[in-house]
Amino acid sequence: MNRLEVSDLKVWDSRTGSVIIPGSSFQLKQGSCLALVGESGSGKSLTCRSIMRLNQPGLRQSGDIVLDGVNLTGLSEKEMRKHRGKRLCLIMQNGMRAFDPSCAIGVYLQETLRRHFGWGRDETTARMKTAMESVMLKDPIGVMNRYPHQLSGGMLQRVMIALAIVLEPDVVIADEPTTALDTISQFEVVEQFQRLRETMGCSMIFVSHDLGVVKRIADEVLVMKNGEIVERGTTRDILSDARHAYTRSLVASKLALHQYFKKMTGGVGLADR
Ligand SMILES: Nc1ncnc2c1ncn2[C@@H]1O[C@H](COP(=O)(O)OP(=O)(O)OP(=O)(O)O)[C@@H](O)[C@H]1O
Repeated sequence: MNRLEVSDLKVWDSRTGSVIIPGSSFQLKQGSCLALVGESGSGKSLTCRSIMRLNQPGLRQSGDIVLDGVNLTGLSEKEMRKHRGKRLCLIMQNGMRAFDPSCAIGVYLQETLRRHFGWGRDETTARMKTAMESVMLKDPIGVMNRYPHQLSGGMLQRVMIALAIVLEPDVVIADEPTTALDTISQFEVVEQFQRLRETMGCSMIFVSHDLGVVKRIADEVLVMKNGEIVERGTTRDILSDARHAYTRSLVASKLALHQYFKKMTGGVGLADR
């Protein structure tokens, strides 16, 4: 069963008329993880933001985005806001940008959870404390009392994952959530995403340029180039038997990087992580 169906998604810049995504169609199955891969500027982030209907002013979109039978394209902004967070949750590249820099993390969490569930401060604190502990965030109360700039990128990503655990969304969209992190944090954050899927059974769109991460987390892969989907298939097929020359070059560059790291680390490569 499909949880999310994107049909003929087109995105263009209304100021210049240039078309960035000419027309993408794809489906996300219930409980499945779909990876979006492709070089920088291929349209992965725009695809994610279009699903959330959070594109920047000046960009326009058309096409259908159907979540559990409801076409999000036809919803008013007020109705759309009810879907964001609770039903569709976006976890961004840079945790720092996701939070309001002028208020403590706990205030942001209270506001978000009050809006979706009507919870008060005590309920929010108790639920977030449990979720933060489950993603290995130490001193959750201390974290909630801090401002975003006082936390590391890895900690902010974990706060976002903890919030997703509490919100229990139907679909999590993670847009390169490990890019801003060091290697150890990347590894741990990917583990947390895997746990998120296992414990909540949510469906996930996971954007990454790291095929090692994709191999670990995704069931299916879409490969994008210049705004178009050039190849799609199961993760196993894409990584072992890519048909499109562009996908083969992506896999080959990943293998080259793997060999390089293996040489540098005396035997332990990226894919072994
Ligand atoms: N607000 C905007 N106005 C005009 N063009 C934009 C805007 N945002 C993105 N684009 C263009 O859309 C294209 C796709 O950008 P997008 O951010 O989706 O790429 P991406 O595949 O996510 O790349 P990366 O891996 O670097 O994040 C790029 O050519 C970019 O310049």
